[in-house]
Amino acid sequence: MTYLQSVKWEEDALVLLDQRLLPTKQEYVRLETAEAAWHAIKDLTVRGAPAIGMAAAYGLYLGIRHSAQETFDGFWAEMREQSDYLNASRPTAVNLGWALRRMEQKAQEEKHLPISELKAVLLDEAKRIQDSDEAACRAIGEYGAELLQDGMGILTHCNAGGLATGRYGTALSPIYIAAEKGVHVKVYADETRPVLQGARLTAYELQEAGIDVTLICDNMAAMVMKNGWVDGVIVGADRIAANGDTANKIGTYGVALLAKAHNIPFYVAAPLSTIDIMTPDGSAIPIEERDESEITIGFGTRTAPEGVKVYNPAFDVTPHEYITGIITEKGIIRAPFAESIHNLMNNE
Ligand SMILES: CSC[C@H]1O[C@H](OP(=O)(O)O)[C@H](O)[C@@H]1O
Repeated sequence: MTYLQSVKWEEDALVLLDQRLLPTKQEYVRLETAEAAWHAIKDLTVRGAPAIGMAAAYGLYLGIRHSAQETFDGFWAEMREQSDYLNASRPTAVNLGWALRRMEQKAQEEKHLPISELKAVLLDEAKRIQDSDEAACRAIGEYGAELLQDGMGILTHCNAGGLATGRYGTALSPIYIAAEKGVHVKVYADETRPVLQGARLTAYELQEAGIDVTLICDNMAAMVMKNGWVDGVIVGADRIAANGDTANKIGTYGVALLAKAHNIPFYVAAPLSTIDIMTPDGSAIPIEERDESEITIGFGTRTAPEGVKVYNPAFDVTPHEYITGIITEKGIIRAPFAESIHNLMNNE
């Protein structure tokens, strides 16, 4: 199973897979400045919470690698400016801020170094962020695969696979790992309007991996559940609040309501870097609203009247009461989520 990485570092640039992926088109984008990384995150060239964090970390390095500052104070001021700039690219995925804070923490820890050496340390930290994410994805897959049995039907929403982060991704990692162990599930992939990450990315990568995948429109999820074809739901996450409320791609909350109504287990798969204990509950999670053209002129074809009012939130929040468990690299968190998350994060 080979995957194009969402994010790659090469000596002189950050190389990203262009995620505006259609099955006939797949290309890399080379970025050489923090501004280019900002645009890649904003326009979804790189997308998926952990991959956004990686791109921000590498983007911050791109922003300071040519700094002429000779003192740490001067270098730190430049670094903070670039970090704040990158942090403003997308508000919901907590991994973005988590990765930037980790880079800043490393700079403070190594402030005694000559600036030239400090720059090398920061590049290494960005690589460590990428490596740790890929290891987390594999561990999520191992824990999640224990939930799966041969022939099960699993519904997914959006893309949280190897084209979103790491090699296996998060929500798709249990499916890949189970397949490696000879346990084969049937995936029903929501196409995920308006940007179609499910159709363009999830269906694409599962088909590439030889996993049984059926593409459905988002409004068909209730029918496939009612037909008895779905034994479980696994989705990714962009931010998990301290009480377990989870922000994920728009439409996830509706899938969770449907799963509850059909008594189907609903799991979230995410690394610990997606848990934000500083956010007490889902009401405090900022929800990104994106351009109306994603709905009215999807992929270049106008499907709505000029000037029509549009509401285009990119995420919604699923209350923890609708979540069966959160699959992390340290195991599966279950209710009572506030207590479970507190215990897990305090043992980290
Ligand atoms: C591991 S991907 C997590 C999460 O990010 C995606 O959002 P976007 O495509 O806008 O970056 C989606 O919500 C995934 O579930």
